[in-house]
Amino acid sequence: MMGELWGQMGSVMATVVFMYTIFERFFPPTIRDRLQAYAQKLTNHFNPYIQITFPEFSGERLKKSEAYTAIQTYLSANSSQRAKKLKAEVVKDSQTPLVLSMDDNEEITDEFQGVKVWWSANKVSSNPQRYNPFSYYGSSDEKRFYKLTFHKSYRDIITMSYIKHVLEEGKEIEMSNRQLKLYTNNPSSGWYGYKQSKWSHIVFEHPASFETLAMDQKRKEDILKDLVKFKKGKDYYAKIGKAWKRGYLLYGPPGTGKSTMIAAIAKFMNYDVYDLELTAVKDNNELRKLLIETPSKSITVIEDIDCSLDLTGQRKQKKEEVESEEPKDPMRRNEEESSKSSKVTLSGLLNFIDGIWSACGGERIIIFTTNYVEKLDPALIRRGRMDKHIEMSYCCYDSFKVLAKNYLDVESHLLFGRIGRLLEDTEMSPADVAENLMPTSVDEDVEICLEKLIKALEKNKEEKARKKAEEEAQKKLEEKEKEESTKMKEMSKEKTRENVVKENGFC
Ligand SMILES: Nc1ncnc2c1ncn2[C@@H]1O[C@H](COP(=O)(O)OP(=O)(O)OP(=O)(O)O)[C@@H](O)[C@H]1O
Ligand SMILES: [Mg+2]
Repeated sequence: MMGELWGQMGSVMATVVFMYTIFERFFPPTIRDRLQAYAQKLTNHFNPYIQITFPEFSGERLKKSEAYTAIQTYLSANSSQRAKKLKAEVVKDSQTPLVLSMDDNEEITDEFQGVKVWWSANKVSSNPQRYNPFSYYGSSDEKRFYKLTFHKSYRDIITMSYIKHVLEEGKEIEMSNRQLKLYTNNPSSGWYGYKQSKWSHIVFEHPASFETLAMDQKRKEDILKDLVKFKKGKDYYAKIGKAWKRGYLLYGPPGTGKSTMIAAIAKFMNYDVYDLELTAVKDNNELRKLLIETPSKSITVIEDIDCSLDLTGQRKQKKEEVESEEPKDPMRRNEEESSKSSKVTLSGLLNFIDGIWSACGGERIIIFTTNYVEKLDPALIRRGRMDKHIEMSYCCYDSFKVLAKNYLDVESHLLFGRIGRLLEDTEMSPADVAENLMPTSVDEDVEICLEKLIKALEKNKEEKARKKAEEEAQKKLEEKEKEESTKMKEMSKEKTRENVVKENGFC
């Protein structure tokens, strides 16, 4: 029986091949094309399945299609395990060095809202014989594409929801897999020429995160909630008619974790950081050009905004007054000197934060940091521009506990109580506390490090008390001087009056 069946099948196939050869040989191309079109129509009529193809390269300039990449990522993450033939590729800028995706001519299934669909990876060679030395995409003109097949009764679900879901999820996975980058602006003299760009970058591998960030627990949770709300706020921002961006002002003394917080935010949000060095920006026009090049899902940072540039003439004057009083850090002086050639103005900066350009792309965060919040122009930091003002303060007990966990791997100790009490009376930055907690040799155990911190805190407390006493003495001295000067003035007035009386000879 089986032998007979195979025999019949063999003869049917031989007939089909024979007919096809006759068709290819004796029919002119125009008739052949027309017949093929009719045959296609006929099969379409009876075939209940719809196919959609997604080519790898699209558009006139043969740009790699974003949809193709998103589908590849989606399928790699969701269904590639089911494929029998896999292809391993090194993907640039990804955290996972090797990405597995299904190989050419493989097919896998996926399910969405109970609907089954088929995905296949395909490759066609338009002219395999022709060698094209100039082809960037391969020696023979190979074209890759994904083919999605589904039953025609699910057309609406697939075209309206499923494809959107695949693309969105693919992009989301791409974003979470990629390596974060830290960008900094190039001086405008290097903006032109082959491959020059306004920003240059390195891979951003800062070890800080919100878990290791030392600050008051409640305030930390507040910030996290704020960030989550922002991330999920696309529809909300659209509803209220506001650009989808948020400004944070981080202020506080040196070493309290402002820069660390920026790294933690970048990691939490999975956004690239654009560290804008304002002193290298020539004018407002350049500032706008730089801004246009920052994409969505990014954090633009201006550190030490108070010394990046003189925003108003008035402030410059004030600064010069302060300068004459106290000696300047040479690094800061350098920055200020170079800022004199920068013509970025306050209005340019305000335009940068909330002008019409800043709304492009959406989902952006702008962060300013400063050690002296009181020096900033109120227009710059008013709510709406800098939506959230975050004070990074001296080390509190909550912060100490995080640092002790980070540096010594301890969550409680007999000495913690004493340290907690000392922290209430001292002003020590988390950076200084961390420095004291860090073991400097293998012999230093937890207790030695905590004792080291206690000593430093006691010294800090004494210094604080000494400073306070000095300040009070100075205040008293000033008051006394003031009193004496008023007394002298009054005495001299009295004397003048007496002289007048004497000269005029009457009272
Ligand atoms: N809140 C903190 N949590 C964890 N580590 C911190 C914190 N603050 C400071 N540190 C530690 O101290 C170092 C310096 O902190 P950071 O650079 O973030 O301070 P900053 O506030 O930006 O200072 P500056 O005002 O001088 O720029 C960090 O590398 C980090 O190790
Ligand atoms: Mg800093």
